[in-house]
Amino acid sequence: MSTKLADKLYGSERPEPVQREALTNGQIPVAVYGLGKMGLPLASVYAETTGNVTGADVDPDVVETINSGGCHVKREPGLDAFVSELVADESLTATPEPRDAAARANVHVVIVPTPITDEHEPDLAILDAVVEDIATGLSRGDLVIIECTVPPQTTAHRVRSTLESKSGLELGEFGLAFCPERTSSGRALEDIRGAYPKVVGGADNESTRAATLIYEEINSKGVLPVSDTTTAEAVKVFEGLYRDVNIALANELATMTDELGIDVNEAIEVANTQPFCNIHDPGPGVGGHCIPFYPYFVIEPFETETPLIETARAVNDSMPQFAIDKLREEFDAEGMAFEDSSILLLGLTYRPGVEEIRASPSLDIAAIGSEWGADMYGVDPMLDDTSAFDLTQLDLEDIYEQSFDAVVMVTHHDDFDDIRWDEISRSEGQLVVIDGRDTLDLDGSDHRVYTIGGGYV
Ligand SMILES: NC(=O)C1=CN([C@@H]2O[C@H](COP(=O)(O)OP(=O)(O)OC[C@H]3O[C@@H](n4cnc5c(N)ncnc54)[C@H](O)[C@@H]3O)[C@@H](O)[C@H]2O)C=CC1
Ligand SMILES: CC(=O)N[C@@H]1[C@@H](OP(=O)(O)OP(=O)(O)OC[C@H]2O[C@@H](n3ccc(=O)[nH]c3=O)[C@H](O)[C@@H]2O)O[C@H](C(=O)O)[C@@H](O)[C@@H]1O
Repeated sequence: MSTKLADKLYGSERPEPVQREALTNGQIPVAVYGLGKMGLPLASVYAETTGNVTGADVDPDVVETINSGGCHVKREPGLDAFVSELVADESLTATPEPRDAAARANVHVVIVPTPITDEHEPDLAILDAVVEDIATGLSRGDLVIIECTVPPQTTAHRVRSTLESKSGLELGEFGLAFCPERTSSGRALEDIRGAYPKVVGGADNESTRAATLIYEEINSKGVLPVSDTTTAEAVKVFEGLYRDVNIALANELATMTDELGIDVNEAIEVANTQPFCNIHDPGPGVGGHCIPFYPYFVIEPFETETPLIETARAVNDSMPQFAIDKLREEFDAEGMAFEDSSILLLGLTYRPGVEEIRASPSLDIAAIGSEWGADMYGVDPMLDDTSAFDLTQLDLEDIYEQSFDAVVMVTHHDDFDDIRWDEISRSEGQLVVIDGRDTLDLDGSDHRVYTIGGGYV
């Protein structure tokens, strides 16, 4: 017997103010599936809005931490205290059993990963498992919202058919919408509460209406309703594709720096003074668990040729090699064998301030350098465990205790602002510095600096 309360949003004929009241006074139980870097902040904002959220996560440690008022998601300003407060007033509880959450919820919000396989195929097994769990508890008037990024058409086809086949209900008896998470780590609460409007795409008009009502209560920037779930999925993926392709343009232009004989970064900066030009920043690679992978949500599942998207991916994937090739050119010019060198990488996470190493450029740079026989070292103040990198981890203060032949700035964490560059020594000759992010000002040093996109200064 479902323990669900009578209040439902989808298909409700009560005046919308009454529906909003039911939502915000906790009469409409919500379940959020996935309590990770994005899921926990999302569940917390839902709990702040409705006062009645069950978070479901298959990781028992995650559940135990949350139910004890703790927060396993680090470096999200305000999240620790927020979770503790919400758990204390019972607005948020967690369960390791998604089916239990499904049995009591009338609104089901899904935010779990869709990894990419080694063959670059989107792996929807996690999403499938969650949707099946939801179907076991789905009842008339429920609304299912997918927030995690998925290949376009996933919600309309795969999710809808699983919900219908496993629950015995049909769309129209329950609602279904895709409402993408447009959030960045490090500012999740700010983004979820309203950095940008919330995109809402319903599988039918009533799903769009019900989801819009919810996100008008959550997102201060309001809602952007679109035609359907596939359009909303495309919006999210297109945002990521735009970024990957435009970073690739910047990177390809950066590889032309030496032949052009200019500072390409300077040219990019000035070109961007035109409102229709927004060339991104060149760098030693594109990391994270989103931008390098979203292209495969379009490349793999669809027949249409996508040469631009695939080429952009290849350009970005080539940048770690470009960065270390610049080092090799310098060593060759000095007549020094690469395998006799010692190289320090600064910044191992994929971007500053975020403790995430997936597809981080330093992974490939360290692997190539080690393969070529160099002694590779790495510093990253955010990481305790660097075993995924083919290098020896150093603390920041250690870098002054030994000599290096080269330093590569891969990810410029704030802690690196205070590096005493004149104290980094080379056994003989000039220290070679590859400034991967154009963030260093070493004009006063006697180091030999190559800036990606800027050439030798
Ligand atoms: N992390 C980011 O910067 C952003 C992520 N997203 C989207 O959000 C999705 C989730 O991202 P994160 O929260 O960073 O992932 P995450 O890896 O930090 O967390 C995923 C959570 O889901 C849980 N989980 C796995 N299988 C489950 C199941 N069957 N039932 C319930 N929970 C399950 C895991 O235990 C984990 O706690 C991403 O795939 C992406 O589509 C969107 C915008 C930003
Ligand atoms: C379109 C867009 O900006 N998406 C954002 C992106 O955030 P993410 O955490 O992946 O960081 P990011 O700033 O895109 O950087 C990804 C990678 O690309 C590199 N990068 C970034 C911008 C640039 O001009 N040059 C460059 O080389 C970064 O160093 C990093 O290695 O992906 C998030 C996501 O969807 O997970 C999304 O919510 C964020 O809004």
